[in-house]
Amino acid sequence: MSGLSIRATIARTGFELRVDIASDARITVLHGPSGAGKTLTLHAVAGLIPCPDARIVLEGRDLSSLPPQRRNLSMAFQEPRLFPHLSVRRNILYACRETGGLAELADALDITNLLDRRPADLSGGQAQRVSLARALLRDSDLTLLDEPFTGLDASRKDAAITLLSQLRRRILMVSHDPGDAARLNAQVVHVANGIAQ
Ligand SMILES: Nc1ncnc2c1ncn2[C@@H]1O[C@H](COP(=O)(O)OP(=O)(O)OP(=O)(O)O)[C@@H](O)[C@H]1O
Repeated sequence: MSGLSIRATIARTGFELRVDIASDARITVLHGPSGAGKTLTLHAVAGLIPCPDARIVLEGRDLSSLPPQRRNLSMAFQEPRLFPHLSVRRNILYACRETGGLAELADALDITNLLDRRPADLSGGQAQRVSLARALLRDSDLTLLDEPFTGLDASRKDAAITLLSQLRRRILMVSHDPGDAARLNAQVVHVANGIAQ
C-alpha cells in the first residue's frame, strides 16, 4: 500500500497549524491535546476548509485541488450529523452505491435493531455508532473518523476497534486515548504547538 502525505498550513483567526504528515500505515491516528488542531486537520483533508497551499496525496492521487465531493472520502464527524428526516438505514446507505455489507456492519456495531428508527430516537452512543457505520460502508479511498469511540461503553468500543482492525480500508482518525493507536496497530501523528507531524 503506498501512502498518504499531507502538507498544509491551516490558518484560522488567531490559530495556525503546520501539517506535515507522511504515513504508510493503513490506520493513522492524530493524537494531541484539546484545541491542538486535530479536527481542523481532518476537515482540511476533506476539503471542508480553505487551505490554499495544501498538498494532499493519497496513493499517488493528488486531492489538493479537488472539491470535497470528488475526493472520494468518507467521514464521521465529531458529532454524528445524521439526517433527521431519514431512518438509520437510509442514513447509513446515503451516498452508497451498493447496499452489500450493511447487515455485517450493523451486526458488528450492534445497531441492527435500530435500523428503522429515526436519529431523534437514538442515544448519543447509538448515534455515534450509526455515524461510524455510514462512514465505513461507503466505498471510499480514505475514511476520516473524528473521535469515533466517544460515548461508547467498553464492550462496544472493543467491538469497534476489532472491526476497524479487520477492515482493509485506509483510515485517518482522531483519538484521545493513546491505547487506541496501539490496539489498532496505527501510526501516530502528534498534533501540538502548532505542528502536526
Ligand atoms: N473557524 C475557526 N476560527 C478560529 N479558530 C478556530 C476555528 N475553528 C477552530 N478554531 C481553533 O483552532 C484550534 C484547533 O481546533 P480543533 O477543533 O482542530 O481542535 P482539536 O484538536 O480537534 O480539539 P478537541 O480535541 O477539543 O476536539 C482551536 O484552538 C480552535 O479554537
